[in-house]
Amino acid sequence: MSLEEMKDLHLEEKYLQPETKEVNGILMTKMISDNWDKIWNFQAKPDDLLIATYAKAGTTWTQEIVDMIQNDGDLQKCQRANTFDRHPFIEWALPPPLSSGLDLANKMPSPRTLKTHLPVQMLPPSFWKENTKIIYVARNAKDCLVSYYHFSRMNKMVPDPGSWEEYIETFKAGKVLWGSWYDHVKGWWHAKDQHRVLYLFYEDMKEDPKREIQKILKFLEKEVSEEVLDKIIHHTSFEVMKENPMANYTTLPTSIMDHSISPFMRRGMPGDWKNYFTVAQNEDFDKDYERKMAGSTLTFRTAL
Ligand SMILES: Nc1ncnc2c1ncn2[C@@H]1O[C@H](COP(=O)(O)OS(=O)(=O)O)[C@@H](OP(=O)(O)O)[C@H]1O
Repeated sequence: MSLEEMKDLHLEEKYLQPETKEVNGILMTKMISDNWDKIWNFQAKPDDLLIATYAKAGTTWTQEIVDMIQNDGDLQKCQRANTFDRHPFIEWALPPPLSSGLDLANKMPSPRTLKTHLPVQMLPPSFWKENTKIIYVARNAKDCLVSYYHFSRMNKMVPDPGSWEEYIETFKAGKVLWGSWYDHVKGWWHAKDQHRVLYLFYEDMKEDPKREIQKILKFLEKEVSEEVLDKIIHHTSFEVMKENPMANYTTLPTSIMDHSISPFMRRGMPGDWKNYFTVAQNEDFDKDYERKMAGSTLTFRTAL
């Protein structure tokens, strides 16, 4: 769809604040649930690259880094389309005239870079069979929660979050789209040892983007000059991406994403949760967190 057409797009009411339905115990939109057989049977290819994340963990950021690497730092090429058209979001099912992730992916020539928020047990099995490379990005729970809360207020294609107090409980219970944060990060953490998964952390990317981009380069078996590397670091900084219409979701009509409620590129800072959690909410969250993460070797540097 052209950018002009996109501006005039009006989705039918029924697709805004959508109905939800569980698939294998995980909350999804009804459209994803209705299309689940097709999604589960998606055919991955050995030269695909999959970017997998829990929602709001740094997906778009990683997409931009990967695209810049794949295009040797050519800015113009990376401006060819919106992130969501450059990298099909495999399970995201939408009504026409919008393109669903599967349609986009099936039309796209190889090598493809794809996006998913699916928990590991729900990844279409062809990804494992084809031994596709996967970059997983994890972000600490509280910042994910804060980001997801604001996103759910501004994005009319996901359920309304309710009040801040209500949302903390909804998140802890995993009753948000794509399910429990705790199960998601742990599930993928476990999978990384058995498959070609590069497991990255949002907080590490923020601390030292150069070091983390170099990890991605190694994983993709790519090399770039020092000059291109600097260009990638600059172009994928929060400040630059916030102003990039091909990455900041501002090309969508406000009836779908209303950036005046909260911008998609909102804060981009680890530890922003401290501006939202009360002392009591924080203590309560931490107790629950310890229980849910007990026994896992996975730790987050700024989680607690
Ligand atoms: N370049 C860069 N640097 C740092 N942080 C960045 C960057 N790009 C996006 N972001 C922040 O990532 C959050 C959005 O996450 P996702 O892209 O995973 O969202 S989505 O699940 O794909 O909708 C959202 O986080 P919050 O600001 O905390 O809400 C974005 O601001």
